Amino acid sequence: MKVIQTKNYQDMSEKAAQFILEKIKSKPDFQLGLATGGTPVTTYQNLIQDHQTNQTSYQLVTTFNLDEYIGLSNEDPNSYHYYMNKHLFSEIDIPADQTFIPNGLAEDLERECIEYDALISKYNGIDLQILGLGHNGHIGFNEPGTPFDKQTHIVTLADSTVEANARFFDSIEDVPTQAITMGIGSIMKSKEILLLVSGREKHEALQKLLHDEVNELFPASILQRHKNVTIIADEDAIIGKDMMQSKSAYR
Ligand SMILES: N[C@@H]1[C@@H](O)[C@H](O)[C@@H](COP(=O)(O)O)O[C@@H]1O
Repeated sequence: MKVIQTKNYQDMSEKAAQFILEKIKSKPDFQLGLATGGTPVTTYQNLIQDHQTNQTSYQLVTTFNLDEYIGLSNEDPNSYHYYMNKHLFSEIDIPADQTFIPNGLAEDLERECIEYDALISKYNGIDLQILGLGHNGHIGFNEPGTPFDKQTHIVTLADSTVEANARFFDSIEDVPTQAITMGIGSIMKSKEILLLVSGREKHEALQKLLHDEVNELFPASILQRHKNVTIIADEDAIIGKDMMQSKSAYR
């Protein structure tokens, strides 16, 4: 795994956007795996800025999101559909029918999972998957204990994940308790992975990812076994400086 240390969150976001842009420029029909959460928001802002300044085109790019809550409509401000439209899709020239996110309102959710994996395969897999890191080591919504060979599946969120994500909702009771997520098996099939980590509060998780033995109780540890992973992490996440950092919803 290659680790790139940046000064701060802004710097991490700029480097991440540059990293993604280089790939898209070298392969215009790029299959890009996307993540949500607070961490990639400014990376997406940088992609938008570049699109406005340099007209980088997404006409041939296809995107696949990692996960979606079960039970939220696409218009719900807390759904990942809404998040992606707001933070990226509505501001670049990507055709709507080339952006894929699991449907958390599908009548047959099991079938939705199978079809999502089939769709990714139909597009010959993901060229670059962007990931964030949960405090408990989750990637996508793969919580501790998830078997490494799982493909896209339905999960019940860990209490700690519900608590961590409650900051985006009016109250913790509003946080859905279930989600559809690409499995570790699906994520590991990506040709390349870019993991973004920011902030003191992610320091312990990043240390475990880098140094613990690979184990299902810390899902992100599996990344040690992927051949092409780059981690862009800020100083706070790498060094774990003893400082309080406030983090507002979606920055
Ligand atoms: N399902 C998402 C993940 O895709 C995200 O990467 C992670 C970290 O989120 P954040 O970047 O807000 O810390 O947790 C969420 O629950």
